[in-house]
Amino acid sequence: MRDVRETPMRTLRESLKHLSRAVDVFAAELDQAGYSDYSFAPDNSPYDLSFLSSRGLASRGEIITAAETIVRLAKGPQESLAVLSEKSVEHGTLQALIQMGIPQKVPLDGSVTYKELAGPAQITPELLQRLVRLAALGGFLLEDATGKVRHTAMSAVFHLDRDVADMTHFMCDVDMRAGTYFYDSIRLDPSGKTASQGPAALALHARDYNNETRRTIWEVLENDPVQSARFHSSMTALLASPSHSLKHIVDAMDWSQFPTMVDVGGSLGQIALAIVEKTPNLTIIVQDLPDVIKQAKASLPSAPWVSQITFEPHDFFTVQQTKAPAYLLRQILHDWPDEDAQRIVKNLLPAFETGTRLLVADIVLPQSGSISSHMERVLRIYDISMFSIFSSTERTLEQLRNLVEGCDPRLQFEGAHYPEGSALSLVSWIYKSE
Ligand SMILES: C[S@@+](CC[C@H](N)C(=O)[O-])C[C@H]1O[C@@H](n2cnc3c(N)ncnc32)[C@H](O)[C@@H]1O
Repeated sequence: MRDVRETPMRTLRESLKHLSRAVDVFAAELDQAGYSDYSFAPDNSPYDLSFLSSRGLASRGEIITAAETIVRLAKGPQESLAVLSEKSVEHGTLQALIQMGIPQKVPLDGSVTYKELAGPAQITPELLQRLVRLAALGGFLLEDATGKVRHTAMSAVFHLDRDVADMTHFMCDVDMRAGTYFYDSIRLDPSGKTASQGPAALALHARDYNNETRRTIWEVLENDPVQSARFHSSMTALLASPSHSLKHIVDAMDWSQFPTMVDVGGSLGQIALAIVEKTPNLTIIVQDLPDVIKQAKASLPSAPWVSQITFEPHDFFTVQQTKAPAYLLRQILHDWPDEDAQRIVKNLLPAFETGTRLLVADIVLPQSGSISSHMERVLRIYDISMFSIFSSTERTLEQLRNLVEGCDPRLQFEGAHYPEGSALSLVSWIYKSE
């Protein structure tokens, strides 16, 4: 177990010592990568931090935890609560700038006046300037010496990465709005398991949330192609974060042991593409809802290993028709409360025979205090996001095993693999029919 003094309860001086040691490791890796002047000034920043070694990543987690502890201690207990108001003001500011499309309207390598930006965004130049000046203090956009607006490395991402831009829009439209409906949702459903009464469902129908026709997030996505495209771009964007990097799943097992595999709910095929690129003998059948499969086919890259992938529309709440020696459910079961998650597993079983593998890649919640504070916080934030958006949950290994093995005793637990630095674990079962 982690010593409680090691993390949020550390003293100011202890936190500073941890911070200083972690900064040395982190900075040495940045130096090696050619970023000795690392800052958010556009030329001083790498695009992402995926080059960090596992030691570098651990030091990054330590920096975040120590720095946040220091900030809390510097504010004091009473003022630390004022953060509720401060964060909502800062988040509201970023949300408004993003939803008005301001980052895309600022040229990547130039500057623009407030007046030029304000007209098309339908805001007065004065209010826009107030918003930008606050956002700039958090590293998002900046006002240069001539009073014009320019990019920082963080705001420039809107020009450089369409997937991250889409993900950020999705967060502004769904996650951030849902975050203010936790209490209302709990009043309606104390278990947090009813999607039509979940925070996201309430937020998306804010004006009329007692109305029985309220839709779940999945129904919203089914009927809104823009949000659906943004949701799937978010899945791609997430893969750039060290905790969700594709290398974790690619290296998690020897995929060449299977000639074929079905990636159930495989989105645009992002995971399948990464696995087949490193596994020339493997064919992956990516299944998802019909509209997603259309989107996936339209967005395929031109790489030789694309021929190892086929796409198939399939609703995972119906019986699986495609036979294969392995089925992957990556970030699927965590989207659904237990009863629905069991329906998904049970619908696979008619296709299973002795030796078939069920592979579940999901967050496995740790015992409190058993892993680094930083990683535990990442996992617990995902857990509460699952409540917020899907009225579902991340699970402990025991909960996941009870869920899967409760579907059919012939599903026998094989093991759980926790790749270092990965938020997701890979848990496997083998089907033994006699
Ligand atoms: C959280 S995403 C995970 C995507 C991908 N497996 C990954 O790990 O990035 C959930 C996926 O389930 C798909 N999905 C939702 N409902 C479905 C259904 N009834 N049948 C098949 N796929 C569905 C969504 O379209 C989405 O691609």
